[in-house]
Amino acid sequence: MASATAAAAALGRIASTPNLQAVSSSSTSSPVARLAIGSRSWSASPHRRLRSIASSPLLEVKSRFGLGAASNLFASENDLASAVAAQVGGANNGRGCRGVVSMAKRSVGDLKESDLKGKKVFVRADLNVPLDENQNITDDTRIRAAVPTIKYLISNGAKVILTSHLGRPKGVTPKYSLKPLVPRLTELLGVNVVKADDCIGAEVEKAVASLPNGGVLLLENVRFYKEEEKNDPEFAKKLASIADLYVNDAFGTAHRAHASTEGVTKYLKPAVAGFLLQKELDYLVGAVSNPKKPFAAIVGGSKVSSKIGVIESLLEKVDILLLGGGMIFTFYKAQGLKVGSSLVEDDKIELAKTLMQKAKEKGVSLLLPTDVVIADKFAADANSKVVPASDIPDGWMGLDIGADSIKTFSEALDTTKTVIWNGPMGVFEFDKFAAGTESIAKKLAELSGKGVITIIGGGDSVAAVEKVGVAEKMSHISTGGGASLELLEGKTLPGVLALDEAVPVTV
Ligand SMILES: Nc1ncnc2c1ncn2[C@@H]1O[C@H](COP(=O)(O)OP(=O)(O)O)[C@@H](O)[C@H]1O
Ligand SMILES: O=C(OP(=O)(O)O)[C@H](O)COP(=O)(O)O
Repeated sequence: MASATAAAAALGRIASTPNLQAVSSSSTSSPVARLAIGSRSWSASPHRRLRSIASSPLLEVKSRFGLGAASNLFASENDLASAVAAQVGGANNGRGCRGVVSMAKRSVGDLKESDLKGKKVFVRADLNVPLDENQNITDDTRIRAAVPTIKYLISNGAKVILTSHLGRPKGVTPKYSLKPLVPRLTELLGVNVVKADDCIGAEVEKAVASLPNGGVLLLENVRFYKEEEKNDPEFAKKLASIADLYVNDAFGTAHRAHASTEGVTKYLKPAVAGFLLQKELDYLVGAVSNPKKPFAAIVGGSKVSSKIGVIESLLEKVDILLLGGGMIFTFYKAQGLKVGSSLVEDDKIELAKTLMQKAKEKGVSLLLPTDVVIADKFAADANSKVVPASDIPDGWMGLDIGADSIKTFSEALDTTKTVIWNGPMGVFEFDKFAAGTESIAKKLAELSGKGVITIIGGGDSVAAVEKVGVAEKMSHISTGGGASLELLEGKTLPGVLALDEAVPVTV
């Protein structure tokens, strides 16, 4: 099992690993894990002849390694390749089988000192970390996960221009500035990170011009410009104009076709994958494309409209679907229940009805909490009480799942072999509403110890698991919630698709 520490160590080692391409040389007709993530993204061939990646919308992965094999610690290129296959082995229920894995996207590890020294490298990371009201970072997982790629670049003499979004600002919003990240980045990278007050324009150009080899310049929140999310070509061109080449390591944002994740690749070559992006795909593709069953998904959090659509596809894959967090009130309302002032997306009510019907038809256990913890205001010191889901009074809002629901969810999870979790069960940032999230985190940690594959995705979900102190027990901590769910859906991740193809490796 990968622990957060082991994962960090592994990432560090990947950073010194030159390549992530060939895996093994045997061929056979063993179990195949398939996941459609786009016609150009990934492929593996069981034969010496490589298949045409472009002509196949499917990813095929074969592995000859058992689940318990090399885990996440990579000492050499071959070990790395073996470990990738070992992780994919999880998808084959640990059965020994033979085959190959070949990555079809060019990696930052393919770039050597001669490619990087003195070059300005535009690195898109996902540094969208949770901050408290005093702008303190409450969970730095995403920053730590971005470090190996940046360290690799600086150790090869590149000038790193680091870019990210934070939150969902509408225009320039000081509370979404990336400034609070500078001390932690400086500490983790061991170089003095310089911060620009913008992400384009003359000031940025000046800062780039004075960047030494091995230096790091952090640009201001790229979402301060609405053009970022619109994937505006002129904006992408401006971002690209300050750099020579592009590295995308923002797995958490790979499901967004934005200017800094997709648009810039049209103007910067090479455009390659960072180590984190690779690692996430290696694990997730393997673990969820052919999961050990029963397979459960837990979906919560507050991004209802982003995630409710995913449920339709999840119903095709999972045996059990547990819903919590802000997601549930749209479903309650769809059942004709009163939800007080809880978070609801009225335009998704019809979809919620359809999803409940579809779950029935498919025989999927869709479980909604039967009781909720309600509050008279959205605050840490709100008055609170537990009520049946059918009994939320006007003026009160549901901020956590209740004790009965925790028990039912835990019993359902006891029957599973693979669980993917995205989105907290409640507003865990407030102690009064943290019990649901913390209980589920502990339950998954317990199940991990019994051999269940547990995958946690999403900035806040990971923060919750870290808060409880059980992150190390999980099989995989993913830096992307929405991204990992979309991957599971079989959707193309535009941030991956846009990257350069790897030079095919015959195996
Ligand atoms: N019932 C609820 N009402 C409002 N917000 C909620 C509720 N339950 C959870 N949340 C909030 O959801 C947020 C996380 O949502 P989301 O971004 O979708 O998760 P992730 O970052 O793990 O993908 C947390 O900040 C949490 O406070
Ligand atoms: O936090 C993120 O996604 P997640 O909450 O689904 O893990 C990413 O930074 C993407 O953010 P977005 O959903 O505002 O595009």
